This record gives sequence, C-alpha cells and structure tokens, in this order.
Amino acid sequence: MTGAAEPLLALQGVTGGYGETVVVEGIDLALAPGESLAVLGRNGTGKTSLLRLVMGLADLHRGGISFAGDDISRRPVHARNRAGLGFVPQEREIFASLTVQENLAVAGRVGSGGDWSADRVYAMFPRLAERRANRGNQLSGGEQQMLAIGRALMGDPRLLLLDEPSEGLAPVIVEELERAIGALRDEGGLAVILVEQHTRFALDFAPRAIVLDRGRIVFDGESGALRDPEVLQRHMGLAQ
Ligand SMILES: Nc1ncnc2c1ncn2[C@@H]1O[C@H](COP(=O)(O)OP(=O)(O)OP(=O)(O)O)[C@@H](O)[C@H]1O
Repeated sequence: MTGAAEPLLALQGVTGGYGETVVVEGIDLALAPGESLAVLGRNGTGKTSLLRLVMGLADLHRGGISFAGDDISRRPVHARNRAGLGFVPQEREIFASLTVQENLAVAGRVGSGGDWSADRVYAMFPRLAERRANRGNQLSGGEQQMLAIGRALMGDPRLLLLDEPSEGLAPVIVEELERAIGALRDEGGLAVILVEQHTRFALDFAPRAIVLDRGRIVFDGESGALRDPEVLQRHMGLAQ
C-alpha cells in the first residue's frame, strides 16, 4: 500500500466516446482524496463525456481508470456508485412522481451506516426541508438541483461529479448552491469534480482547473492562472 500518496481517482490515457465515435482523447488525470477540480471548456468539448466515462456511462476505448486503488475501467455503473462515486447529471434525473423525502430515501444505502442522512441534506439545503412532502415535478429548477445533489450525497460518495449545476438557475439560487458546495469542500474528505460553463463559479470553487478542447486537456493547473481573461481565452478559444 502506498497510503496517503495514492490518488483517489486516476485516469491514464483515457480515450472514449459513444460507440465508435471518439469524444475524449488521451486523458491523463490524477485527483487526490478530498481534492476539488473544475473542468472548463467550450460547448461540446467533451466535459460531460469525461464524467460519463468515469461513471461507466460512455464507452471506454483505450486507457484505464482506477478509483481508490482499484481498476474500475470495466465495472458497471452501480459498482462504481458502490465504490464511492456519486454523479449529478446535467439533466438532474430526479423522480418526478416521488416526494423529496422519497427521492432521498431511495438513494440512501440501506444499513450503510454512512455519513449522509436526509436530515443532513436538509440542513445543507433548508429549502428542501420545506419541500419535503412535495413531488419532484412540483419543484423549481433550483430545488431540483439541490435534490439531485442530495440524492448523490445519500450514497456516501468519496468523489462527487457535478455536471453544470448552475445551468438555467437564477443568480440568487446559484449563490445558494455555491455556498452549499463550498461548505462541502471545506468540510474536507469529499473530492469534487465540477463541470461548469459559469467560469467564475468554477474558478472560485476549485483551486485546480483543467480546460478541455476537442476532447483533450489543454490546461491543467492552478485556477488562479485562468482568472486572467487573456489566458482563459487562449485556452478556451474564441467562444468564451
Ligand atoms: N450520447 C451521445 N452519442 C453520441 N454523441 C454524443 C453523445 N453525447 C454527446 N455526444 C457528442 O460528444 C461531444 C461532446 O459532448 P459533451 O456533452 O461531452 O460536451 P460538453 O463539453 O459537456 O458540452 P456541453 O457544455 O454542451 O454540455 C459532442 O460532439 C456531442 O455531440
């Protein structure tokens, strides 16, 4: 055992996509336990696909993915969940006909004795506590996002993958999310990969960032460097 020096997540030469189509190419990435990483890039550069490859929701063509020292490259999604990977998809995918409380309950691991409970989720998102008896389809976009994050946390992840949580939300709700996600980061222990179009949110959240361009990493370093608009534009291209 290499102990603390061992990365929580390691991608080596990861190339993959959907069927024969290659969307992400030659990704080398290591994330330490408890580390936060922002993933930036223009639309369609493969950010979502990178998360999906980590979760086993896209096709890995070449390379390897290890998590907590185990090779998970060929493991199905549920096994990756069980190993400690939590995914909050862009579409949120909460159960529309179940209440907030039921959505959280079905996501919890029976008898896991883990760190997360519905009460802890409610303490993090008081708005959800007020809505606990409301069905998924009766929630605002912001509440749905909070519930999607709460559901992922109920699985007691060691790594949380967040795909554009601020998308389509009002600025005041984005601020609420930022505070909650920031508190999670500050508690330590949980590693987070945040994909965001909202550059300031992403750079404020994570001390380290990568930029993807056409499926490849074109920047991997301190987020601070990308606060310079010229540097950001050089890596992101003209669209930003
Ligand atoms: N299920 C799929 N089948 C085939 N191609 C796909 C699929 N999902 C995404 N793609 C393609 O993969 C490429 C990368 O898409 P991806 O969603 O990973 O990018 P992204 O950087 O997350 O973009 P966005 O910011 O728009 O979400 C795009 O060209 C997209 O059309």
